[in-house]
Amino acid sequence: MRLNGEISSGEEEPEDEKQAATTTTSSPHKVVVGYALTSKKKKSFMQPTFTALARNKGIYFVAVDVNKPLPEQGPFDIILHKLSGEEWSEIIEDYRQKHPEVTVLDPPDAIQHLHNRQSMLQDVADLNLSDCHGKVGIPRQLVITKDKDPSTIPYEVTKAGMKLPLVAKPLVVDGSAKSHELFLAYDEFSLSELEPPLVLQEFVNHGGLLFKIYIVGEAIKVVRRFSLPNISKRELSKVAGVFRFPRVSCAAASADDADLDPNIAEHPPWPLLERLARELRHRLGLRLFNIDMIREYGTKDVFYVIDINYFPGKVWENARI
Ligand SMILES: Nc1ncnc2c1ncn2[C@@H]1O[C@H](COP(=O)(O)OP(=O)(O)OP(=O)(O)O)[C@@H](O)[C@H]1O
Ligand SMILES: O=P(O)(O)O[C@H]1[C@H](OP(=O)(O)O)[C@@H](OP(=O)(O)O)[C@@H](O)[C@@H](O)[C@@H]1OP(=O)(O)O
Ligand SMILES: [Mg+2]
Ligand SMILES: [Mg+2]
Repeated sequence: MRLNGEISSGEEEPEDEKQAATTTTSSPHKVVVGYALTSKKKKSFMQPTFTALARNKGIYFVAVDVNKPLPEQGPFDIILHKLSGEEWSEIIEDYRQKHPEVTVLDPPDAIQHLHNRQSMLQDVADLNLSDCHGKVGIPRQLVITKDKDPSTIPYEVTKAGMKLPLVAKPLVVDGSAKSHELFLAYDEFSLSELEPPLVLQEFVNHGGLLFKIYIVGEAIKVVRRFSLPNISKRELSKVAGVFRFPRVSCAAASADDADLDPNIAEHPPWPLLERLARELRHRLGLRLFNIDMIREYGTKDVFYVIDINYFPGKVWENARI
């Protein structure tokens, strides 16, 4: 671990950052983490309780100044980043190449893979986890590219044999509110109201409960969140249209303490999660992500991964540091 010399950090330095900048290499256990985050992420992630806990363990967080050349800052042991844009990706990739001694969480190409709702689930689809204390797959999905005339969507859906209802999701996930604007479609004709590029995913009944599986390096943590309720055949036959729905499974929708039907609420089997996490960590080349997983209603061990997010939420609440 290195901690020598000045560390130039952006903006106003909090106390612990000043301390990190002036401490010398007396302890071999000090770790300097340069962070480059959106203001939203900084607010939710860099909370005093967290940075104090980290400091007690010899981990110092120092803000990267994105307006200054990265190689002139540091030295860092780790760079933790969640910023969008091609320019930032190039900066961080260049730095990664020139500073192999620094752990960059995570490589920009690997993160980019999660910025598209088709490519993000491809590795899960490629995995053959059918005999590992349960089955894990992805819902059937269809990509509607930007160049497609929306009026052709009903035909495309019928041609692909997609089963209604469908969840319509923006193809690109870039951290914007728009990329989280999702719709539930009860009939294929109403889908022509939506704007491509989109991913249309078959809705899987799952008893209104979702498992968020946080993966932080080797650590795995599962939490329960409320989700969309089942849609019955009767409801489907009576309702038509596309309906926008809010962020149903956000942090405020925790179901960890709820009194739920154990058939729905029982966590996915641990060996299955360990295998899935190990495979995805390896295939995606990421160390900081989460998987949204649902159990098909009425089954014990049929699971679907519906979403993967890079460096999600307050991931530190879910990991031991
Ligand atoms: N195929 C599906 N079947 C059933 N429910 C679904 C499906 N896809 C999404 N959902 C519901 O919609 C919610 C949002 O979907 P998804 O997680 O794909 O969106 P997101 O905007 O990427 O969310 P996040 O905030 O986790 O990034 C899920 O938490 C779940 O409740
Ligand atoms: O809104 P929160 O802080 O909770 O975190 C959300 C996070 O936003 P942030 O990284 O900008 O904070 C989202 O990232 P983007 O796709 O928008 O990049 C995504 O990962 C959600 O799944 C996280 O929600 P969680 O399900 O973990 O609670
Ligand atoms: Mg999700
Ligand atoms: Mg997501």
